[in-house]
Amino acid sequence: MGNNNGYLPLFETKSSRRPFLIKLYVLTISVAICMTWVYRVRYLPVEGVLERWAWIGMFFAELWFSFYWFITHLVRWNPIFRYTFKDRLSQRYEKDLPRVDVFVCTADPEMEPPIMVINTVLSMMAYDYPPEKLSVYLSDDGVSELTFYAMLEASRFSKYWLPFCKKFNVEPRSPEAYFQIEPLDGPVKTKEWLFIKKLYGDMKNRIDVTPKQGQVPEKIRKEHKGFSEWDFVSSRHDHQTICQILIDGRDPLAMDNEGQRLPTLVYLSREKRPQYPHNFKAGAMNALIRVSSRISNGPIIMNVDCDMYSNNSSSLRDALCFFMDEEKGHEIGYVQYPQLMMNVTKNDLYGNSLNVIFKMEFPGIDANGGPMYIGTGCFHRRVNLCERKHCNEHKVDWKRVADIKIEGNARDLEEECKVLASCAYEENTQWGIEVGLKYGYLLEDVMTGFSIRCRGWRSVYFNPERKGFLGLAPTTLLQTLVQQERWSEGELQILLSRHGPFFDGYKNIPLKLLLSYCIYFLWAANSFPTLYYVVVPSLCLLRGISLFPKASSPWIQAFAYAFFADRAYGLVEFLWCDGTFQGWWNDQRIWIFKRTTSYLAGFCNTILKMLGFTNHAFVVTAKVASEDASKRYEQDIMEFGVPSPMFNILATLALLNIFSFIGGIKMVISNAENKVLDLFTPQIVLSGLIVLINLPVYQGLFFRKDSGRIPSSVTYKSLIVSLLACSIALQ
Ligand SMILES: O=c1ccn([C@@H]2O[C@H](COP(=O)(O)OP(=O)(O)O[C@H]3O[C@H](CO)[C@@H](O)[C@H](O)[C@H]3O)[C@@H](O)[C@H]2O)c(=O)[nH]1
Ligand SMILES: [Mn+2]
Repeated sequence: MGNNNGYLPLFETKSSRRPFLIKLYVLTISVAICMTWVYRVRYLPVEGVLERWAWIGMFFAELWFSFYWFITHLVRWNPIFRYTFKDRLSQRYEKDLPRVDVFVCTADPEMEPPIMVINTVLSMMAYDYPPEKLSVYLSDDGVSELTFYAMLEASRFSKYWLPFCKKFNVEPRSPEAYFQIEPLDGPVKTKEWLFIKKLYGDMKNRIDVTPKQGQVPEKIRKEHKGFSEWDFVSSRHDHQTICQILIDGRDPLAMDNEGQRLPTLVYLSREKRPQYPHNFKAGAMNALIRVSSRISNGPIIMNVDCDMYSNNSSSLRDALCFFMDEEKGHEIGYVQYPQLMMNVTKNDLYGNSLNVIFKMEFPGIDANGGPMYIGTGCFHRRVNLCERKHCNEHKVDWKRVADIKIEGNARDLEEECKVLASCAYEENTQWGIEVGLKYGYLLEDVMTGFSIRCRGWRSVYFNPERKGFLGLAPTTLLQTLVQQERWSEGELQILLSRHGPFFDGYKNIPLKLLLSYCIYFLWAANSFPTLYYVVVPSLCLLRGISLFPKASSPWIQAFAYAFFADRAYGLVEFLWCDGTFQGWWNDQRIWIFKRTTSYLAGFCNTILKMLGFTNHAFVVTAKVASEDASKRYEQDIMEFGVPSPMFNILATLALLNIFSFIGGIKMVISNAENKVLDLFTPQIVLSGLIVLINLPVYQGLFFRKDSGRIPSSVTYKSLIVSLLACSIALQ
């Protein structure tokens, strides 16, 4: 450790090699895959146009899966892991720690309840960090009085909460999450615990009753002049900037109840006017970048979604170990934490845990050059976000940066910020193009990270033992599919964009890294091969076209091995990432669901938008569900409930496969000789597996009575379509 002149780094990187068994597995599967290609080419049917085309289609789908399989293993080949030395950081830099500005974004008080938002905010305020160097900003795109009120409550509660956290060194520091765990031991501690719990409970009650009253009560409104701003708000899409410094960290009077300083706390709702595009989260982030540059101007910016609380109070120090490392720090543009979820159930019905991605893929992407920026749990250098160029030689003088003072009193700063957050400010500037987060992309974060990488910075992935952040995953099937649609669409949009991999990317980013990113860029493109594989073999079964080698032929072994060994590998990996067997099975189901619905929609939308038919819009994911739906979520019962074209597709595919499966079995029974069985076993097995995985769909269609079942309109439509398809196949 350390180099020749005795210098001790602030972080270290360990690499791990893949075990021999896995290498062997990769090798054998590669062989099997190549054999399937040989088979497809050699045995291409000579008779029958339909047979030929169906066969060629199968071949293309399999080529696609092979390519995708290849890149997923390319990523996994050489993972690396990072470790920080926070004690060295504080030995060397405790006095010169830089200011850190934390950005929290919220957009809708109904989908993102204020109590959840302030829990996130409080957890950020409670970081183990000098308070005078910490500023927390909330951007409220919902311009909600209720959120503002909750922030006021939070600023008061923080005076008790912060000292409590520091005194007993508690984790996590989101009160809601913290009070789920056991009380502290010992009489004194228990007393304080109970006191603060009651304080939190009272505050929560006050915040939670306000929406039921429709508005913040007059009495409370009078207490703070900030509320008067809402007299001028005509609607969510048409209002002036509201900027309020709720706690000014520079103010010596801003103290907690034990006489310690408090971090700065700012509420911002940027101006919105119907004639100006607001650019969703990217617009909000850019307004925050400018406003914070006036109020605290921290050289490090951290960004989280409002549902992602800090689960580890030392994350700021961890991240700084990367940026401030004397040797490698100057190359690092951003530090990305995984987006882990607090609310996935044990068997993760909707496959939302992302554990495999963050445990298996991101360490490999880090080795190949660094992860993308995923919009939450990410630390940036400010220069990175607001300057165009990066100069690699430039090392930061942290001492000098730490000394810069901010002038002006809070009221004047607020006035200045109103201008900075106004709609007109960005007119005829490079904001959203060259400066700040990029506009016009569904995944502004990924695109921005990509362009930061193109400018020569490296990024780092950090996943410490104690998780840095925990967020909320969607809790219904439709929310999941819609989120996946946005993600897959956004990824494809970047792939095809003029600043994407084909244009800017390939010159500036190593090929290995580009291929690693392609796992995500190509999500949407998976839809067609997958659809083909769940539809065509089943229809061909009904029609009597065989698409695989006979069960008795040795070639079938190549197909079977490639398929089942790959699944088995996936299962082992899933269990390794703390999943359960049932969870893996659920994940397989969602794998098909996503590819046949979300990714299909994502693909079509991207193309339509490129041709100029529609515009991209950010559909905010709801963080709450109805009481019934939440109950079903806890019980792992799949939630359909509302009609949706996505459900039409799912139900149609499920019905189609059960029909062809029954048809296949019937064919075997009615045919005394074993010839049919020999010819069609692979296809019968395939549709049998699809039927098995779709059991919750049949339940939702025919056997459930609750409000989460599949609506009858969906049932009818999908019945008609699937029967029609089957009868055409049978002709
Ligand atoms: O106009 C908007 C829309 C959204 N948001 C905020 O953006 C965040 C992410 O929105 P959410 O609906 O939760 O989307 P997710 O799909 O959960 O978010 C993932 O994907 C997004 C890109 O699509 C990233 O920006 C997020 O960081 C990442 O967590 C939330 O805090 C929102 O409040 C805004 O501030 N303004
Ligand atoms: Mn989210």
